[in-house]
Parts: sequence; C-alpha cells; structure tokens
Amino acid sequence: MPTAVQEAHAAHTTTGPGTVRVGDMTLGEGPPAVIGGAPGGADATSRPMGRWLSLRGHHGARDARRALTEERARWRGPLLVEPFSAADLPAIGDLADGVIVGAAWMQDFRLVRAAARLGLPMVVQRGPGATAQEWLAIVDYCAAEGNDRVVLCECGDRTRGAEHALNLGLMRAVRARSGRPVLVHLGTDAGLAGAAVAAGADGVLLAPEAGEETVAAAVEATALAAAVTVPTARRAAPRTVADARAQIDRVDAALAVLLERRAELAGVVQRLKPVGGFAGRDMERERRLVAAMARRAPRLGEARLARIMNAVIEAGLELAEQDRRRGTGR
Ligand SMILES: C=C(O[C@@H]1C=C(C(=O)O)C=C[C@H]1O)C(=O)O
Repeated sequence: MPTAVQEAHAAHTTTGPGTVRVGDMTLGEGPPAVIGGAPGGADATSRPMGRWLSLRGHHGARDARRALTEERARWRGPLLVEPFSAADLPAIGDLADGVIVGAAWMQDFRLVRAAARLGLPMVVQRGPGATAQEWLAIVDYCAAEGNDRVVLCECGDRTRGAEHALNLGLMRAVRARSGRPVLVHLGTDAGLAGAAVAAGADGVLLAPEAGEETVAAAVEATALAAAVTVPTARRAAPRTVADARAQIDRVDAALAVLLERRAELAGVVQRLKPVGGFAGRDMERERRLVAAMARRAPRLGEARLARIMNAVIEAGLELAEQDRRRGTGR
C-alpha cells in the first residue's frame, strides 16, 4: 500500500519509480537517507546508512579495484562510487551497489551511458548552473540504456561568497516532475539537512570525509524534519487505520528524537545544579514549563500535559541518577 507521501507525490508526477533500492537502503520511502561521512563509532545512531567514494579526486591515479576492495573491507552497507573514467566501470560493477554521476561530468554522455549499462542504481548529480531540463535529460540517457533506477542529487551552484548555493526550489520541482527520489549534497556541513528534508528531499549526501558528529547531526535533523513535516506540512488526511498509523509512526519517530535530546539536556542540568536528581526537584519550574506547553497544545490542556511531562521528567531524572552511579553521563 502506498504511503501518504507516495500518494501525494504520485498525484503530480509523471514518470519514474518513486523508490530506488541501493543495497539494503530504499530511497524515496521510509526515513530519509544519510549517505557519506565517517563509518561511525560506538553510537549506532550516528552511522551513515550508505557510503560513497569518488575515484576522481586522485585524477584517475587510484586503482579502482584496489580502492573499492579496501572500502568494502571497512564498510558492508550500501556503497556508491563515482568513476574517474570508463576504465573504472568493471570494478564498480563487481564491487559497488550504485554509481554516482558526478556534478563535474554530468554532461559526459558517453560515460553516463556506459555507467548506465552496468545496470546498477544511479545517482545523477546536478552540474553547477545546469537547468532542470539539462539535469532530467541525463535521466533519459540512462533510461535509453534500459536503466530506470535513477536518483537525482542537488549539488548547488557556485556563487561568490558561499561556496555552493543549494537550489531547494529546483530540487523540489524536479522531484515532482520526474517522480524520482532526490538527494541534496551538503558536503561537510549538516546545517541544512533539516531544511533539505523539509523541502521534500528523500535524503542527504555528506562528503565522504565528513566526521561522526556531522553524520550524527544529519541523522538527527533529517529524522526530525521528516517526522515533523510529513504529517504536518504535507498533511494528507489519513483515511484508513493503516494510513493514520503510518503517520503516527512518523510523529513517534520525532518524539523519540526529541525525548532522547531532552533527557540528555536534563542530565546536564542535574550535574550542574548544587543538588541534582530527585532530591533537587523544582516543582515550580515544572509547573511553568507545563503551562508554556499548554499554550502550544491547547486541546491536550494543562492537566493532561502535566501527567505526560511528569512521566517524561521522572524518566530523565532516573536516567541521570543511573548515569551518576555508573559514571556514564555525557
Ligand atoms: C532539569 C531540571 O531538573 C528537574 C527536571 C526538570 C525537567 O526535566 O525539565 C525540571 C525541573 C527539575 O525538577 C531543572 O531544574 O531545570
């Protein structure tokens, strides 16, 4: 059954498949993808869902098969690769889950066609200054080679001052016109991750060298934006139990991210206050925060919110005390 997003999407789209699978990651459905960045440390939530690698950075001097074999040893998840030339394609066909058509060679039609013939999913980046029409023409080249598994990736235009000005309006229009999943390339700065997803992106691409903290920030911001914008901004009135539940699941995903963050902050307060934990509870502060929330959630009202927040606050205090005993707090 299509999700509310897919339905809204299908209503004004024409061609392409709304979802594309890359390894075990599905683009265009479910939580927004975060591709690129450090493979991650102890914290599973900070891991990228996919990685990518460019063979262009080394002017083709890097042996594709060796580079991909090394990357495969580090990363078992979905792997996308940008070739330097057609000579890299056999190794990519054997070892990667997808091909990236880089912004710099978007209009190298021979390479695009040869890459499409691998039959792997493709991510077509928009070259700087390229119009929607020029960008979508590349999708047609892939389709002409029998490859319809195409994802588009907005990479921005070169401007004075800011290095890359992302065009989220163009991204949005191309997504609606093509009916294909769209990513936004953020480089090493996750600051626009939430904005990209709120504008309709199905995921973000980070520079391969982006650090763990950037990945974690992108994971958190995209999950929140998807959860908050899909059921509100793109509000499609659910008509079935399954649709309503699917929307509840997204809202709960946002709540979970917020609750985790809230507990972390409440933990900081416990460590900084002269008397922390249950012993230092401040009921006046709790009453005021409930009253402030009731102004944003008038239908729930103060009495119900007080019960909800009491449980939330007590869970936070309990966690803070446990962290203190174990010496594990952040
Ligand atoms: C975080 C604090 O400690 C306690 C926990 C609170 C919370 O989780 O919001 C609020 C008041 C205190 O009972 C605080 O004093 O601000």
